[in-house]
Formats: sequence, C-alpha cells, structure tokens
Amino acid sequence: MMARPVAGVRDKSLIITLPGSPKGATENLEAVVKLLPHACLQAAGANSRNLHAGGVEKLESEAGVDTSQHSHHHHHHHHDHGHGHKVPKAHTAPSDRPQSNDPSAGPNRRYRSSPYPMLSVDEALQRINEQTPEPEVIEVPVTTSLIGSVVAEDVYAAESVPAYRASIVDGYAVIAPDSKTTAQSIKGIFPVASITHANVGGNLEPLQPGTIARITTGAPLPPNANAVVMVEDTTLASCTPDGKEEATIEILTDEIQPGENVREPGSDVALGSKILTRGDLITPVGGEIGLLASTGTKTIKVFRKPCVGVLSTGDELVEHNDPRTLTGGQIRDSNRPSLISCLKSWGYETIDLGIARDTPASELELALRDSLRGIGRASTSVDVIITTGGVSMGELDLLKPTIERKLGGTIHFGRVSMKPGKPTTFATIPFKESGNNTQQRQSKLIFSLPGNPASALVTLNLFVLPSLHKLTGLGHSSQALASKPWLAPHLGLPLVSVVLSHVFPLDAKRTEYHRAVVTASRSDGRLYATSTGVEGAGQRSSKVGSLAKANALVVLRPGNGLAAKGAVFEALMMGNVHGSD
Ligand SMILES: Nc1nc2c(c(=O)[nH]1)N[C@H]1C(S)=C(S)[C@@H](COP(=O)(O)OP(=O)(O)OC[C@H]3O[C@@H](n4cnc5c(N)ncnc54)[C@H](O)[C@@H]3O)O[C@H]1N2
Ligand code: MOO
Ligand SMILES: [Mg+2]
Repeated sequence: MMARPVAGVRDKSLIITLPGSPKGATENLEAVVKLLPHACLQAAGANSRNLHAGGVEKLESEAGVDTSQHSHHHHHHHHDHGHGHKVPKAHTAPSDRPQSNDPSAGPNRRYRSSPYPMLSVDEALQRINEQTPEPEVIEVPVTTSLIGSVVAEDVYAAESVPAYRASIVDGYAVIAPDSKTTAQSIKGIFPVASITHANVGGNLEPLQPGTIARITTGAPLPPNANAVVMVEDTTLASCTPDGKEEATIEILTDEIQPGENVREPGSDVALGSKILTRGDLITPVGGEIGLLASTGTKTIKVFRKPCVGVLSTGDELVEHNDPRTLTGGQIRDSNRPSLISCLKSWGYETIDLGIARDTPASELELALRDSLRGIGRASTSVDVIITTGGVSMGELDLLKPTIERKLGGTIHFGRVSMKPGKPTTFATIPFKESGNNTQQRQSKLIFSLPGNPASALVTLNLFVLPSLHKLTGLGHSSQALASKPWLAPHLGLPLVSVVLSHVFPLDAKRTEYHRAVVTASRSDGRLYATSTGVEGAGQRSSKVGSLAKANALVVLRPGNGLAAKGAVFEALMMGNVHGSD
C-alpha cells in the first residue's frame, strides 16, 4: 500500500509523492496517513524489528491493513494503570519492550509505576553482552599507549635477544676446558689480552688459547671464548709497566664449564618465536611492552580500545569548581569527575560531554546527537555514551523518553534489582556514519546510570566495565566465554571470597553491592571486608563518600536481618588489596 505513493527516504526525511488529481491525491493520502508515525520512526532510524514486534499491528489495523502475515499478535497490555486515569497510549509491546513516558502528555497520562520489568543483575549483564559488538582490529605502533590493549594477532620475534653472545657477569672471558673430556684446569695465571665493554664496535680479535679477556656484563664475547669467570673468582697477579692496566690475572676457581655465564644469541628470545598470543592483555606491569621493545617490534595488531563519552544531566548541576556559593537546589556535579577518573584508571580514552540541562528537553537530545556524531560538545565521535541522572520516575527524568522517542533507540533494560542502581538503563541508538560515498548504519551503546553519585559509580563498575572489556577484546580467546559469556572471568571486576569482619545489614528485596575495604590478613592468609559505613546514611546512594577508600563491593543477596561476622561472602574487587596483620 505504501509502495505507490512513497518515492523514498533521503537521510531522515520521508518523501511522499501524491498523484496530481485532487481525487487521487486525497485517496492516496488517506491510505498512508495513519502509517505516517510508524514510517517516520523508521525513517528516523528506529529498529524496525522492534517496531514490528510492538505496536505496528495496531497502527496497521487502524489503517485497514491485513496483519495476518505477522506471526504473533500481542494482546498483552503490559500495565494496568487503574484509578480511572487516562494512561499513556504506549505500544502494546511484548513485556520486555515497553515504552517510556511521553513527557508532553501531562500529569494524568504519566506513569505512576515503572513500565520496565525488573531484571536480575545477571540478566542485565547478559543483555549488555548480547548488544556489545565484537572488537575491531587495528594496527598501531609500539608505544606505552598500548597499556590496556588486547593483542589481536599472535606476535613473532623480529629479532633475537641477545643478538650476539653476551656475558652475564663482569669478569674474564676464557676458553674453558670441558671437564668431561679433559683433566685440564682453568685455574692459574693468564695474560689479559683485551678489554671488552658493552657495545664495542667492529670485529673483536679472537681470543688466543692461554689468554683471557676482561669483559663487562652484557658485552659480546670475543670469538673462541666459551665462558666467563666472575671477577670475584680472580686476583690481580701483575700490572702493565705503567701501572695503569692489568697484565696478568690469577683464576682461583676450576669450576667453570664451557657456556657458563654466557647468553647465547636468541637464548632470551629466539628469532621468530611467538612472544605474544591473541587475547593477551598488555598490562601496566611492563612485561609485554618490554618484550615488544626488546625484539624491535615496530607495530602490533590489537583490538581498538573504545572511546567513552560522559554526560551529566540535570538543571540542578553546577560545575564542581564553580567559585560561586550554591543556592537553592543546586548540586555540584561529582559524577562526571568521578566516572571519568574511574574510566581513565582502566586505560580508556574519555570525552567530557559536559552537562545537559533538563529544560529545554531538546538540550539532552542535541547533546546525545552531538556525541554520536563527534560534533559540538563532543570533540570526536564516541563508541559508548555514559549519562548520569534522569532515569527514574520524575517528570524531568528524560533519558528513557529521549532515547526511545527522539532518537529511535531501543531500551534493553530500564530497571535492575540491585542496591544501589535500581533505575540503571541500557540502550542502543541507531546512527548513520557518513563515509566517502557510503552511509553505514550502526548502533551505539548508551548506559544511562542513576544520578545518585554512589549508584552511578557502582553501576559503572558493574555494568559498563564488562562491556568495555568485551569491546577491548578481553576474554576474546578464552574458553570460559563459551559457557557463561557474561560471567567470563576476564570481563568485569574480579570476584573473590571475603570474610566479613563485622555484621552487615541485608536488604529484603534487592541484591546490595556494599562498599567495603578488603584487606589481606598476613596471619591467616584470608581476605577480610570492612564496610565503609553501616550506620545511618553509611551506604545511602547519594553518598559518594561510601566509595572513598573502598576497594570492593561485597555482594549481599536479599535477606532478612544481618549477615554474620565471620561469614564468607563474594566481593567484586574494584581496586588493589592492602595488607593487614
Ligand atoms: N518514585 C521513585 N523515585 C525514585 C526511585 C523510584 O523507584 N521511584 N528510584 C530512586 C533511585 S533508587 C535512584 S538511584 C534515583 C535515580 O535518580 P535519577 O537517575 O532519575 O537521577 P536524578 O533524578 O537526575 O538525580 C538523583 C539525585 O542525584 C543527584 N545527581 C544527579 N546528577 C548528579 C551529578 N552529576 N553529580 C552529583 N549528583 C548528581 C541529583 O541532584 C539527585 O539528588 O531515583 C530515586 N527516586
Ligand atoms: O538504587 Mo538507587 O541507585 O537506591 O539509589
Ligand atoms: Mg530522577
């Protein structure tokens, strides 16, 4: 039906041509007018599968379309709003595809309870894993900015280390007799034929039998020499007539075998041997960078590390360093600096996207569009957008409606049964990348974290990190990924067992991620967890200080009363463990 009048789509505009005659034009317009909202959503980039899974049948049946070719009819109404209020006419979507509030709809059509199903943390992690794309391979020069990258292709040594026969000690290069085949001893007085320091140029004189050569650690052995005697195993026998150099040396030991204290060429790294394997992490410890540097590796193929944009939202927000005194309901923006520092500590490039005001609502939409394209407030296009604030039930909680209604995005979850972090929202937004003559359709990940500062930081650690890890290629070749990919040990924070050093209160309904300091006991070798605050507001979501000093999140499943002192619980490690007695 749409085929006749529709001429096409240009960028995000739908172009419809109607026949010239008034009758034809009217008939055609009547035929398409009810489908226009759907067509516009599709033209704007909405995922047509999701649209078709949801309310499209309704629109189509209103437009008199036979929907029998659709395999399922969703008679399911996801929400009973009751109270005789007129409710938002959301898509009659399957229970996992509800739609957000329409912010322009007014108070009597606003949701009074969330239409988003409450997922468990594991279900949420699984959806994140499903939507996170496979990592991209790039070739980059070997520099320290490789830290945190994962190797995408096995690396083979381009040079051998050492490249020559090198001494391991300071002493004398000798021709050592083989004690297995001869009774000769190295003990005795020898003339010092030459002196070899590290990096001598040119060809060395071969060592004549009956002579020795002074040599320093790392210097090349002269030809014929086969071992090095440490200087500690010798004494000076005589000097040159001018007294400036050694003439003869007495070797005191006879326990020197051929090959002793010598590094043969390629004995540290053999030419052409595999030095790094696909899936290896280039750590800040330095071993991997050192290996690449020592073998003269110029470039390496790694998975591209994602670039992460961080946006704060809310009319109440003030830059943290604004010199003015706060007035009214103003709040200093602590989420952006705390999230950016956490992301940087993981080695990710970050883009500070600033603050988007709630009013006018178009500011948020524009900020998100800019971030996707790398224009305006975003200096470059980001791979992952993190926002904080505006995801709960307030009338100015605009993230969900903006993502769905303005940007044609798909919300994969909008609530998680956890504390803190309940309204955590994860979505993908379609976007077109314009290249040379091509327009590639992609979708970008957006994590809309709760505004409460402790909630934002906890959910960053819990949900964003595993996704960034996957984009970075971590766990890429791991066997463990096959069975439970979302829980693979390489993705996200490491999980350990800890002993509670005091009682911890439990939440009756939600799994709590209790901020704690974990220390390693030297006396019994176990890890102990101490809360950063259990009294009063200790673990309140607004209290970012509950994460100050914390290096772990103790996972407390829902329960009644208290978790006992001495009980063993799982904890997610965010930082380094410090020692205790
Ligand atoms: N009726 C309900 N209200 C709330 C619910 C609920 O289920 N029903 N959930 C609560 C939970 S849990 C959380 S968490 C918060 C989530 O709030 P939002 O994500 O909507 O965030 P905002 O409303 O924008 O702000 C909440 C709070 O955080 C402060 N904030 C926001 N951004 C920043 C920032 N960048 N730096 C510092 N502080 C920030 C903001 O000023 C508010 O105080 O909702 C509960 N409500
Ligand atoms: O879950 Mo909210 O994140 O309690 O503060
Ligand atoms: Mg709110």
